[in-house]
Amino acid sequence: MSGLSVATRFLTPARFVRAFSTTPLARKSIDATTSPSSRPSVKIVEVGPRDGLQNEKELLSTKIKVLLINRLTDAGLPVVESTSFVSPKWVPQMVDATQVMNLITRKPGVSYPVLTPNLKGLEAAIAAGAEEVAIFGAASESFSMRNINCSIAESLTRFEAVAVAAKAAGLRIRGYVSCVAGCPYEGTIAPQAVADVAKALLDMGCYEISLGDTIGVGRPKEIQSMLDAVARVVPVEQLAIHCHDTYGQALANIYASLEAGVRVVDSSVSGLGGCPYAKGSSGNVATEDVVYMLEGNGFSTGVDLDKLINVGAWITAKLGRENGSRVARAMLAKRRNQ
Ligand SMILES: CC(C)(COP(=O)([O-])OP(=O)([O-])OC[C@H]1O[C@@H](n2cnc3c(N)ncnc32)[C@H](O)[C@@H]1OP(=O)([O-])[O-])[C@@H](O)C(=O)NCCC(=O)NCCSC(=O)C[C@@](C)(O)CC(=O)[O-]
Repeated sequence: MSGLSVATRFLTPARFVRAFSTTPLARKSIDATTSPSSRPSVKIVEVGPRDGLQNEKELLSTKIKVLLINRLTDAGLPVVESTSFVSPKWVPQMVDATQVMNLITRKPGVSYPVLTPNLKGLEAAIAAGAEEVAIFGAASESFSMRNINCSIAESLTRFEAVAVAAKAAGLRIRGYVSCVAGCPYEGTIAPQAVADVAKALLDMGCYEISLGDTIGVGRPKEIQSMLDAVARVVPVEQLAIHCHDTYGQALANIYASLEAGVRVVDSSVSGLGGCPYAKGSSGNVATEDVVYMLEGNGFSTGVDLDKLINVGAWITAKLGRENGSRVARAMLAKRRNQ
């Protein structure tokens, strides 16, 4: 602290990000005093049942997965990514994708997207009644090979076929770009490489592109530079940010994304998660922490934090894991002391 100038010491987080921004995206003012009725909303895409569970070694019962999804929607989550129609040889935990989709209670107004890497996955997703699918590419060649066994160019050709068929069946399509701030195999990834894949997904008809810091190495200024490059080719209103918290940068990166105008945030209840094909990709940012930050900074999420904390406490107990949400841990301790 002593090395900082007086002016810097008194910067609020929002002003701090603005003061050090050199990039062209207009930073949006975030005012915590905005009245509740006029609060801008942020859509949270809950990825716990998919990204959160895909790396779990022990197979979780279908019943628990279904209960998890239902309880997350009861807590007010508007989008719950529910499962993946991928090869069970590659991701064994997602073997019951069809049963999960058949057994969940679908709430009106809630979306239940599922991952589909190819036409085989899409056909199974449609048969299971999916109304929204996600295609998932990467900005890194090595990660693409390890994750979906093909180059970026081949993946885009595959996704194009999936997108055409999905649109013909009346499905909405979301796109992912992984490794937007770094790759476990290649290191630094150029923002332009991210922008190129994001644009290709947009052109295929994705209504939203989620930018994944798969191994959580990005820092706010790097995330902003990446967003600047992507926002030149994809409207910022169609971007989502997907942070893993491996290096403890996730909330800062989400805040920087909000300042850049992003209003969709992916997160996972109690910070569950990690990609099996990204060494060092620990948990996603915890939904509880994101909700706490957003609601305290002038945004509305529609999520009931108390209910969400109960869901996180329940699923971590089922998995025998420590709760990865610092907010949940603090609030559960407070409850115990009351
Ligand atoms: C893409 C493939 C299938 C290519 O895998 P492949 O081995 O090249 O595929 P293939 O076409 O040669 O088929 C091999 C076998 O898989 C079967 N198969 C083929 N497709 C399917 C399917 N859809 N559903 C079920 N089975 C399938 C196919 O029928 C065949 O079965 P066999 O004849 O050997 O018995 C494979 O690499 C795969 O499934 N990868 C998925 C990996 C994955 O799910 N990773 C995690 C999600 S990405 C992520 O987490 C990042 C993200 C999105 O969260 C954002 C971020 O954090 O950055």
